[in-house]
Parts: sequence; structure tokens; C-alpha cells
Amino acid sequence: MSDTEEQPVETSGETGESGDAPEPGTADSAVEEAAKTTPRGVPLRIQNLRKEFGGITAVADASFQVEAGSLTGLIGPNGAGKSTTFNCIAGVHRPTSGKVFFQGEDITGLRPEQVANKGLVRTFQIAREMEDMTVLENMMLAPRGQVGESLFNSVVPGIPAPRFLDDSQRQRWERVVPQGRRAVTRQEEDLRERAWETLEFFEIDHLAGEYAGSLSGGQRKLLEMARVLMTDPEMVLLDEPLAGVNPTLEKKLLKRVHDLREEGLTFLLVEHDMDVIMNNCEHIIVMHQGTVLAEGEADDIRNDDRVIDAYLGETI
Ligand SMILES: Nc1ncnc2c1ncn2[C@@H]1O[C@H](COP(=O)(O)OP(=O)(O)OP(=O)(O)O)[C@@H](O)[C@H]1O
Repeated sequence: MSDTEEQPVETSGETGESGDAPEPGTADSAVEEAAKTTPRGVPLRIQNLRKEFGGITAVADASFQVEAGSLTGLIGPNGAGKSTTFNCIAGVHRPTSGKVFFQGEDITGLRPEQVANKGLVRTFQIAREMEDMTVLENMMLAPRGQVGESLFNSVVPGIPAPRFLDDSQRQRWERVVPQGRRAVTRQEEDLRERAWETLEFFEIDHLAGEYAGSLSGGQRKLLEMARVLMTDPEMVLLDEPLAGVNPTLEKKLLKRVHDLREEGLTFLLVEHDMDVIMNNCEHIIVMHQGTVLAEGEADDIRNDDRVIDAYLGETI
């Protein structure tokens, strides 16, 4: 996947491309029918996804689904359409046509933060402005929209009662304003505690006071995963989470993914390292030329002649 595909979650899903997919939530009988037929236990379903960039068809017609609680791998040779599919799911690109359903709901064309609010979250590189913040601050600012505003309020100095208030109004002001501030502080404390627990889970709590910009590549990957968990996701989209990660950290990260999967989280993983995919994913989807070429367990994929042909000699 190319780094140029990366966009921060804060940015709009409208990337300046013309998309002709219908607006999300459009009442359309085919969509309603598809949503109805999405079996329980299938959090993510992609249906006839197509994405064109000008004259280039990056994804031609891709359909697949991801089972609840699974670690599913999405692989394919260079240019197969993996990144584009991933970005259409995460809301970075609006599909030209086709549908994305999450937990039976049509989320096609939603912006990244709207997709994230549904519980479908992708990892993001630490944004430049976050590099000057500590690891703990990065964690506490991760669940934007839920508590971020309260956190902001909590660092704003107490607002004194305006002069024009009469005595009884002033007394009321004094009663109400401190109460509000205590509630915010409690929320901040809960958030801080959760941030610490998550940092401990990833064994990077010793880095809590370090600037995010000073972390190694592998430590950053752990922080990116830890930040995702702060948003309390149902499903996590992992975009080459092991790139630049040393073997020790790689083992640690994969162990954490398996632990979380056992707790019920669902993962879709795009990864170029075939050993990682084959050894860790119980279901593998292979894309080639913008469509799904094959899917199944590792052994099925390894022995599939179409897959071998598509990779033309790459070791799988
Ligand atoms: N923004 C874009 N503008 C034009 N063409 C694009 C754009 N993004 C992707 N493509 C093209 O779409 C096709 C699929 O690209 P995509 O990045 O989705 O493949 P990929 O399977 O992720 O590849 P890789 O494994 O090499 O990262 C490629 O031919 C690529 O050049």
C-alpha cells in the first residue's frame, strides 16, 4: 500500500474525487434487501465494490465478507486493489459503485470519522502535530468526539460569575459551575486510567511521558494500535501494521491482536508478509486485478493454482 493513500481520520472522505455511489442511507430496495440478507455474525460485507480514478479501475468488482471475531487477511499482488478496497471501507475513498455494509448497516460513502463512530476503525499514522505531544496525551486525545471536547473543557480555567448577576443568580452560578467541572474531571480521570491500562497492555507504559515523535518505528505501531483501542472499536482495519517492526515487537503486536480477537474484536489485515498472513489469519481473501480471486484457509490459498499464477513465482 502506498503511503500517499494515508489520510488522517479527521479529514473528509471526500477526497476531491467524483463518486457516483449513492448517498449513504439512501432508501433503495436493493440495499435494503442486501442488508436484510447480511447474516448475523458478519460485521463487514462488501458488495460489488468498484472504484475508478479517472480512467483507471483500481477495484473492478469486489465482493466479500468478514466474520465476527475473525482475523481475516486481505492479500494480493502489487496493484491488486487492496489499498483502494481498504480505503473505500474506511471512508477515505467514496466507491464509484457497490456497497459497504457494517453490522447490516449501509455505510457506503460515510466519512472516516463517521465510519469510526460506527465502531469500524482503522489504524492511522501519528499525525505531525501529535508528535510534539506525549504518548499519554496521544492516547487521551484518541477518542475524539466522545470525550475530546470535555477534555478540552477540563483544561480551560474556571469561568468566574459575570458581574451583572444578582446575589441569588451568583449563588446558583457558583453551585452549578464547580459541579460541571468536577464531572469533567472525573471523565478525564477515567480516560487517563484507560489510557494507562491500554499502554500497559501493549507494554509501552514506560514511554507514557515521551514525545510521540521520539518513538521508534515499532513503538509507533504499538501506539497506533493502542490509540485505536481507546475508541472502543468493534472491528479494526489493520493496514500493514508490521511494516518496519522488529521481530520482538512483531511477536508482541500479533499476540495482542490474538488476545483482542479472543475478546470478540474483529480484524481485517492487509499485510505483504505472507508468513504473517498464513500463520495468523484463519480466513484469507486474495485480490487480483480489482476482484476477489480466491478465499479460504491458509492451506486452500497456498495450493490454489489461480493464486500461484497471480503471484507468478512470489513465494506464498
Ligand atoms: N489515487 C489513485 N489514482 C490513480 N490510480 C490509483 C490511485 N490509487 C490506486 N490507483 C491504481 O489502482 C490500482 C490498485 O492500486 P492499489 O493501491 O489499491 O493496489 P494494492 O493491491 O494495494 O497494491 P500494493 O500492494 O502495491 O500496495 C493500481 O493500478 C494503482 O496504480
